[in-house]
Amino acid sequence: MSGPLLDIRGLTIGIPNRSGPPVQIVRDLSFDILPGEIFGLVGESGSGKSASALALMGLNRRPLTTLRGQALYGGQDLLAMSRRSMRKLRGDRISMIFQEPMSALNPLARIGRQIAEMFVLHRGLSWSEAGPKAVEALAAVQVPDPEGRARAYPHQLSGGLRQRVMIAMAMACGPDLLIADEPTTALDVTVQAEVLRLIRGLCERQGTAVLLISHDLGVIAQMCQRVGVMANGRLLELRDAKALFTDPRHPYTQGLLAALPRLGSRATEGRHRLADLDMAIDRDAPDFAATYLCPRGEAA
Ligand SMILES: Nc1ncnc2c1ncn2[C@@H]1O[C@H](COP(=O)(O)OP(=O)(O)OP(=O)(O)O)[C@@H](O)[C@H]1O
Repeated sequence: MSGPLLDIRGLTIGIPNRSGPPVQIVRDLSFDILPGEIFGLVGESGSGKSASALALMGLNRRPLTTLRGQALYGGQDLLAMSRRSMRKLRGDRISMIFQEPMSALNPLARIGRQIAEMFVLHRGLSWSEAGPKAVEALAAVQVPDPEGRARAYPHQLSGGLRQRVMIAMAMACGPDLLIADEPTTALDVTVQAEVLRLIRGLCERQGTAVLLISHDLGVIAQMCQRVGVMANGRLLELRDAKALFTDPRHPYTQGLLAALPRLGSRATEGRHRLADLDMAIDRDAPDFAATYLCPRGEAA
């Protein structure tokens, strides 16, 4: 495929307001995602990252409404698509994982059945054909004892394993785009590094592009080729990751980076072990990631 995989132009999201124009919470957001790239969207809480991702998937949280914009995917505008076409695309060509896997998993259904359902719905397999594929999908996300785990219910798994199950579901059909919204924010830092490495490895193998949403600049630095910085519903800066981290242009981005603890400064000496661990797990991460890796919650 030549050109962008997804081309978002002027996405504007708002809350309808009876006594005046809608209150805009995302304004004129434009960026594109290239086939196979990991594109990061970073910004502090409330900047509009999740609302934008959900709008792309046709899943606005009430009362949010898409007011304007286009999101061109293979010549089709996702924002103008019928619900039926969108349902076909979701989970198949474009899939999504969230911070909290329980919100996507059915607590009453066995793990294997939930993954198998992806193959039944999107690939037309019978349940008996889909069962073994679900076990394979669990093995691909490095869930130990995949056959046993396929028979388990979500509450019987740890948070890290549940996140792997959600990744298995999201990647089951080899999507073109994975939208990962704070996929590791709820996990402890060692599990976080493993899950990020897993997402990157699977997506590289399957040629899947990723829209990675995070407030954590360390995660973004480690994973992404290009990055957009959002604040107050606007995209302030869009750059190659290396350029953004070494030479931020927008004062807001400069402030975000300046507020981060850097390796080598006295305040961060105690964190060397953590960063060493991350780098050991992820040796091919860009060098600049080492400078900005910091534990979750310590970013500005
Ligand atoms: N359902 C809703 N109703 C009203 N306002 C909402 C709704 N969902 C989000 N907002 C508002 O829209 C803005 C953007 O929220 P959004 O969840 O996209 O931010 P975010 O950057 O993803 O931050 P976080 O990581 O905390 O979710 C915020 O001001 C939020 O309060």
